[in-house]
Amino acid sequence: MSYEEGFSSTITDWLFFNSWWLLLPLIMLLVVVAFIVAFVLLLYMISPLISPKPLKLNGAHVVVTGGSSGIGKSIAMECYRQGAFITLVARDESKLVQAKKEVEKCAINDKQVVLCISVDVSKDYRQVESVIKQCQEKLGPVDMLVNCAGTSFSGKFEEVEVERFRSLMEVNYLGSVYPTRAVITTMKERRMGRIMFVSSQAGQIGLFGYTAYSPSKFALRGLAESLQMEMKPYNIYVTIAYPPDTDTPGLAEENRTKPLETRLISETSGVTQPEQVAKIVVKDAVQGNFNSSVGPDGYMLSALTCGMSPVTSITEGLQQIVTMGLFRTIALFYLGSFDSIVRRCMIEREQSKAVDKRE
Ligand SMILES: NC(=O)C1=CN([C@@H]2O[C@H](COP(=O)(O)OP(=O)(O)OC[C@H]3O[C@@H](n4cnc5c(N)ncnc54)[C@H](OP(=O)(O)O)[C@@H]3O)[C@@H](O)[C@H]2O)C=CC1
Ligand SMILES: CCCCCCCCCCCCCCCC(=O)[C@@H](N)CO
Repeated sequence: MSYEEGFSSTITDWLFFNSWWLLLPLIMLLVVVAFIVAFVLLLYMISPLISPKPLKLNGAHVVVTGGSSGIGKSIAMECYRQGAFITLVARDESKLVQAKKEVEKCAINDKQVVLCISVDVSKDYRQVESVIKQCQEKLGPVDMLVNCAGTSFSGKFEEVEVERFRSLMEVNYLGSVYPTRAVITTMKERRMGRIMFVSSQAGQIGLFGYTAYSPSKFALRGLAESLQMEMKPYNIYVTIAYPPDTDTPGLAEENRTKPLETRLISETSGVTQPEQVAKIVVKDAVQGNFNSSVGPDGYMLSALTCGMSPVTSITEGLQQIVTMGLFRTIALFYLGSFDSIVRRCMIEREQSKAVDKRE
């Protein structure tokens, strides 16, 4: 064997061996692509199974907690415009009567009825159960429950009274558990229904100033996901809505104590009108979509934070798969800018304190 022969066979061996390794990433890529194609095909095959039949609002009985003001009132009006019978639930009777008049103006036929019930949804379960029973006797079984009663508070963690952490959890979380608990048995028996929870964009991300509020809205996500898994075989669909800042009396009240940081960060996704929020969330609930978001930031936040939440359409699932990495990249920039807002506010405060001391 000559020197050259030995050399060239070593080279061929070397190439053969190494080109194998070089091909590995390509093979892996092919396998991944094959998996994605198979997955997409599978999704299309099961699509009729995961898209629920839309609910007919015409003639349906819709209960709206927090229906006397803001987003809840707009939701009631939106449903009324589609022919629903409405029960408004809130505490203040005069606000209820006023809201009833406004909702009645949206009637599309003369059979429609608006019922008002004054109750605190967060205190005594028995009371909530009994008012739900009353309204079912008058307007028939509840087809859709909208849990919109809630309240917000913003402030720095150490400045929020300890009591506030409990009260927000009570109103926003337990105030959604109780009415849901009161309607669910009948819905299961009838094998139909819709439950909506009104969370918030602050129920998808924790922000400066929302240490008391955010957890009460995050809690609704856990409730909604667990409940949906239990209820799906009974043809009951759960929707969780994540509105941005919305122009309501509730927001005006919240703004009175809002730290500058919270205001600047929230401005990112702007202020929406309650009518617009109502249109979107009602449509999603009727279609049985689990997730309901408002605006482009809302869309990105929902795709980014979808986690293990149920998927209600093929396009939704595909969009999440495709956009997640991109949205995380965008989110990192947002997070950076939020941190710099917080830092700038702190520096400015310290500077103005120093000036005050000198004077
Ligand atoms: N506005 C916003 O920027 C956003 C609001 N949200 C959420 O949307 C929901 C509605 O907000 P918004 O429209 O601004 O609020 P409003 O303050 O304008 O309305 C709140 C409604 O809930 C009722 N309510 C409050 N507490 C109770 C209770 N314990 N029992 C029964 N009813 C109650 C109120 O009536 P009464 O006081 O007479 O009981 C009122 O009808 C809230 O859950 C809020 O967290 C989410 C994202 C953004
Ligand atoms: C890809 C990533 C996109 C990230 C976008 C982030 C936008 C953050 C804005 C958060 C706004 C919080 C509003 C809370 C509203 C609320 O619940 C209270 N006003 C209730 O009164």
